[in-house]
Amino acid sequence: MSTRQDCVARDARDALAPLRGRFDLPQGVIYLDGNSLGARPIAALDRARQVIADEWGTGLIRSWNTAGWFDMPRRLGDLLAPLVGARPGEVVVTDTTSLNLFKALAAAVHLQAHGAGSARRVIVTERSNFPTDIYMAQGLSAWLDRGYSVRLVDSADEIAAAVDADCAVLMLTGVNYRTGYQHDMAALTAHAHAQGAVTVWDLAHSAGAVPVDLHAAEADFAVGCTYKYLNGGPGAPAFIWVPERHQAAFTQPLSGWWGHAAPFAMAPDFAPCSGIGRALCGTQPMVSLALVECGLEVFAETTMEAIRAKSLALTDLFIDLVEQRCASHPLGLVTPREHASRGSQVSFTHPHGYAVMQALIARGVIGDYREPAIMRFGFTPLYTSFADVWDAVEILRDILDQRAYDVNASRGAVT
Ligand SMILES: Cc1ncc(COP(=O)(O)O)c(C=O)c1O
Ligand SMILES: Nc1ccccc1C(=O)C[C@H](N)C(=O)O
Repeated sequence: MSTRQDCVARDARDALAPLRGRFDLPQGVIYLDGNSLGARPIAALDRARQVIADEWGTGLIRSWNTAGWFDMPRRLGDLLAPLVGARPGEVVVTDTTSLNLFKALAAAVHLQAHGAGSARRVIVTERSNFPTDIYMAQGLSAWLDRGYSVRLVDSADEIAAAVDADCAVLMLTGVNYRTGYQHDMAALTAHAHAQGAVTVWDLAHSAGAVPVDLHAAEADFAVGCTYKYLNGGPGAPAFIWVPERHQAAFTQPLSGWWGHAAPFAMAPDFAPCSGIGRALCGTQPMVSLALVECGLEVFAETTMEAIRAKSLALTDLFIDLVEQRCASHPLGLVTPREHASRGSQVSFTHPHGYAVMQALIARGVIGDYREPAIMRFGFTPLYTSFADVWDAVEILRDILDQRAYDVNASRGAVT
């Protein structure tokens, strides 16, 4: 059985430990919610000051050219690309994940309808997917008004059968936001292709959390967040990946001027840009977009393999300690024990999950709560230590042993 000293010793041996110094985390906080909002890179404050004071304040309109503003979605996309197995010129950082899902789904439907099985009208996804993914698919289907519908499956085991001769698109989230279950992207993509369907992957809980190789998986389209594991900042623009092999056929209905081949030709007709630029729509929030680089540059100092090894060690330790030290309490593990099926979070149910989470937060252990009864703990190897895991479990044990939680705790808009 581990001790706190063992954890401290592991931290001393941990090659990633120094990277914690790249983040500003408040004293007395153990932050286990980087799967929802990543911590702040120290560099972000100076970068924000530079964008606001120098680039905006002094540079003014000139900064679209002189500060690289106009090219920033592409430049950041190229920096992000290696983290998900994409190539230069295949990713842009832009818009929100929801909007990028809409574009990717529209492109996938179009690609599929112009391929072999044009009569297919079903978008398959999971009922347990993050709601915005389902809502965007429902919204697009209704808007198309061509008989498209969304088919929701209830478990990962049912996906293969649901991708049948009617299925146009298989849209999945690589790591489930609630359970931390990780799909086998390569196997499901291969199955979808064998059935004649196109795939759209949401990497919100994968990018920066687990190694992803979009090309090896032969995926078709992907989107994801930068404000979670990539530490881009609250509401930071998301990303969309369109592999080179699909770019010529990639067509999406949000045909704004940033996706035009020559935006400043100011032509009255839309002509899409030839490459990944056609996934853009309109003007981006430059202050927010610029900060994404501060999160990405930390990843340049390590590898996703090193991050994954530590992530699994942290989540294994958390699961073991909770099961040993909180054994008398009604906690249920909903995250897979098998490494291959686990993302970088651990979720436990507790009948008073919301109240227990509020008590944890009050004592500086920040995780979050998702219906039904799920306490969610995100593990971010860039700034979470083994001693953090020990301390978080001790505080959880104490709260449970003392029943030091208020079952009538009032709920904020965000849980
Ligand atoms: C799987 C998944 N997709 C999308 C989103 C968010 O999309 P958006 O940034 O558009 O709110 C989240 C989290 O908010 C998510 O967990
Ligand atoms: N964007 C947010 C805004 C406010 C509160 C939470 C979020 C999240 O990102 C939630 C996250 N996607 C989740 O996995 O639950």
